Amino acid sequence: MPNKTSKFTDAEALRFHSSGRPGKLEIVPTKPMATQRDLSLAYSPGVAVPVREIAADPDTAYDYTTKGNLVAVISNGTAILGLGNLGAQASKPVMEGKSVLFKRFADVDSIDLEVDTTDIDEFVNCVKYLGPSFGGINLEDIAAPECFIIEERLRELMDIPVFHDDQHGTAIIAAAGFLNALDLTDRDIKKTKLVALGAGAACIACIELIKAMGLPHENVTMVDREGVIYKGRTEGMNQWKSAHAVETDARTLSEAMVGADAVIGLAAAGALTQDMVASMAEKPIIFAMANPDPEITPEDVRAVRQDAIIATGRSDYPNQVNNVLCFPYIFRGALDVRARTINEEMKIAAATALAELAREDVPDEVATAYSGEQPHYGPEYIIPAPFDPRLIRRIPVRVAQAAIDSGVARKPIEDMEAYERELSARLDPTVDTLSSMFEDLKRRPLKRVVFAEAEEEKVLRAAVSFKSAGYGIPVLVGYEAPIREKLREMGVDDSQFEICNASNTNPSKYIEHLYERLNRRGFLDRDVQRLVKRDRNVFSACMLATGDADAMVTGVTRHYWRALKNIKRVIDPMPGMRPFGMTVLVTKGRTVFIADTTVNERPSPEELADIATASAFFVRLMGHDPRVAFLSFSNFGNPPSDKTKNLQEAVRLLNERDVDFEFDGEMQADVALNPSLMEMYPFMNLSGPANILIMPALHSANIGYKLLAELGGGRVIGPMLLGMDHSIQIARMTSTSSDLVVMAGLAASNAHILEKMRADLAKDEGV
Ligand SMILES: NC(=O)C1=CN([C@@H]2O[C@H](COP(=O)(O)OP(=O)(O)OC[C@H]3O[C@@H](n4cnc5c(N)ncnc54)[C@H](OP(=O)(O)O)[C@@H]3O)[C@@H](O)[C@H]2O)C=CC1
Ligand SMILES: CC(=O)C(=O)O
Ligand SMILES: [Mg+2]
Repeated sequence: MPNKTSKFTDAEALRFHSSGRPGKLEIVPTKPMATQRDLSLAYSPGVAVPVREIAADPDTAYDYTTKGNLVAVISNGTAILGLGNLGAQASKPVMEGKSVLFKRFADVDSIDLEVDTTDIDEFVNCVKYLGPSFGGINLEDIAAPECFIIEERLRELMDIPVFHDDQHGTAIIAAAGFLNALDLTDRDIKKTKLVALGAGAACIACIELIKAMGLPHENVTMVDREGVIYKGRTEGMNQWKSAHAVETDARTLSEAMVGADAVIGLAAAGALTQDMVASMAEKPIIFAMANPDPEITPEDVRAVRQDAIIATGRSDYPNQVNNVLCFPYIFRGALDVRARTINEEMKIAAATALAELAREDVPDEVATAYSGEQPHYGPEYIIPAPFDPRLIRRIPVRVAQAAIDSGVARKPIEDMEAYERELSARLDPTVDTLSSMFEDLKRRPLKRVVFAEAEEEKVLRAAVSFKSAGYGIPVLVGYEAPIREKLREMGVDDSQFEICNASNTNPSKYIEHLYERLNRRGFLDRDVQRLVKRDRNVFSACMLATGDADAMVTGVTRHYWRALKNIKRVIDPMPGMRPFGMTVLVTKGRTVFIADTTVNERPSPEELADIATASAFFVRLMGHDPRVAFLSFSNFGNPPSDKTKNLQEAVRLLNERDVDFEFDGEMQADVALNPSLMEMYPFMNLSGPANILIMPALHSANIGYKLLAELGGGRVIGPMLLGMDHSIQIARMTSTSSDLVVMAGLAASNAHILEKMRADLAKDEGV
């Protein structure tokens, strides 16, 4: 079924999954495999040593193998989201998705396993025998009632945590949100009337947890496809449903909803109607958690109930009550103490920690995760958002402590404060910052971003994704007819896109602007006309210069320098700034910024100092403490060479300028990055490995980052063009459409930064 409410097309979702290496996961080695010696340690004969150790003491598997950080996400595909029983193979995208979320949010390694059987014994046997490989088992999307039996049996059989996410992950997060919703509507849990819509894995577990927290049994009316589960009903029953049957005259969902304080929907799309929510008590609590489409949309609720607190399982509405807020963190805590199981104490610890976190003030440094807004505990913010970086610091600590206190931890943590610090370091701030940047773009006034090479298919795809994700308004520069045709071929409504070129847009304003700038640089009016009409970068830059657009992305059809040369004809550097290129390299546990990778061929000492200062400013915006190293082939004058004088002079200039960031040089790249080599220079003014590498010249910078891009294994972002008076990004010719979306995002985000810098400047000048 096409997803009516989503902000992407089906084709985009398919392309996302098929592009590059199909699927969403790969496995990378953690040890070098370069030499014969590496091989003989990793494999035979060296590997025999840990084998014997583990045979003698099985617990040492946590020390010598991946077990301690590895969780299997296992499904048979009998209840894939709310899509029903579509089989084991079809569940793989969801299971891969869960695995990447484990990694993204809690640095838990995870692999998906799809088991093709609906037979309980076969399934249990299969999982049981896989136990030695993993530190935990996350069961997913297995239909009720089989899931209850499967989980119970596996928990008895296995000595590692077995956790059915749809039951307990969902219950924990729903309970946390529900407690806060009760608090915000001044309700007493003992007097609250709740409709439980659904009687499957998720709903039954939620209701059990909420009842354990104090909601009286008789206050809950559970409803499945047959209607109300009342005492004495015989059709479509099982022992788990019977446990929730109540004495009631209500037989249908509509009847049960009249006067109810709350409804928790874990059933299917569209199961609730506007009439039903209209009939609820004042300030109703409506959790419509079915995926991918809720039981009722927030828009439909709002149309009839302005006083409701609404939550869904989706990320595109406020109050996302989804088990993604739970499973990464509960397993993180459980793995870190090598827990034998995940027990009630650990679940309650996670639920309370989540509920409490939402009630706290959101500190400034976390506000970026909420698009710069500081949400306050209230009807639109009953639960933290998945990108909140406090989750990784807070939830596992509480879970680990509960495991220790309840006696299921094999390896208790002694220093909880040190553990909390370790947890923060698990997430990469650049990845976080990019996520926050994109969230931020969605909430602020949308910027008009020119895609200067819109006939290129990958550019057009990027523009479509950029628009449908809500990051900004793409303005497509290029020939109208072929662009419209390509858009239609992609299944996109082309009328939603603005297409500009010299024949459908009156270019006289642009020609005037450019002639004004170039007439004393040897350009005649007709030369300028030709430039504006024939060069897409000149045309696009003119749009920025005259206020017709806010930012631009180009670069896939022209060489960088040619594109930049023409753009510089139209746009100047920002006053007091020098244009330069900065490339970001994100590798495991480390982000490094390299400058100048694109503009200044042999920067002077002043230019080097300026590039370092501007880089430090930008890197701070990306959430890092800047530590600048000026790189060379020598370390602090050894060997002596005239070639390093510029770098030493740049360091002297920065000392004179008394800047507010750490810097030093000149030094070799390994000294800048390797803490043990740094120790050889105890006088060095860097408190840790450098994260900004200022290169001595363009050739080393460009060669360096391209080597890293091709061989390094990390993700390369950019180069970003900084220091121009308007926000322009020139992408690499080899960029993919997802690289181009990132570049467009950076361009839009820089447009906001430039706007703020200009406003601050105007304020200062006014004073
Ligand atoms: N937001 C979140 O974090 C989560 C959301 N979910 C969502 O919850 C839903 C259920 O998942 P799960 O419990 O695993 O699935 P199950 O198959 O185990 O249970 C589904 C239940 O919903 C009932 N149901 C289905 N359609 C209707 C309807 N129109 N009216 C009343 N009852 C209905 C079924 O009734 P019957 O028993 O009669 O067949 C069954 O009891 C899915 O949409 C899933 O995506 C699940 C986990 C987490
Ligand atoms: C979120 C989830 O696990 C589900 O919808 O099944
Ligand atoms: Mg699920």
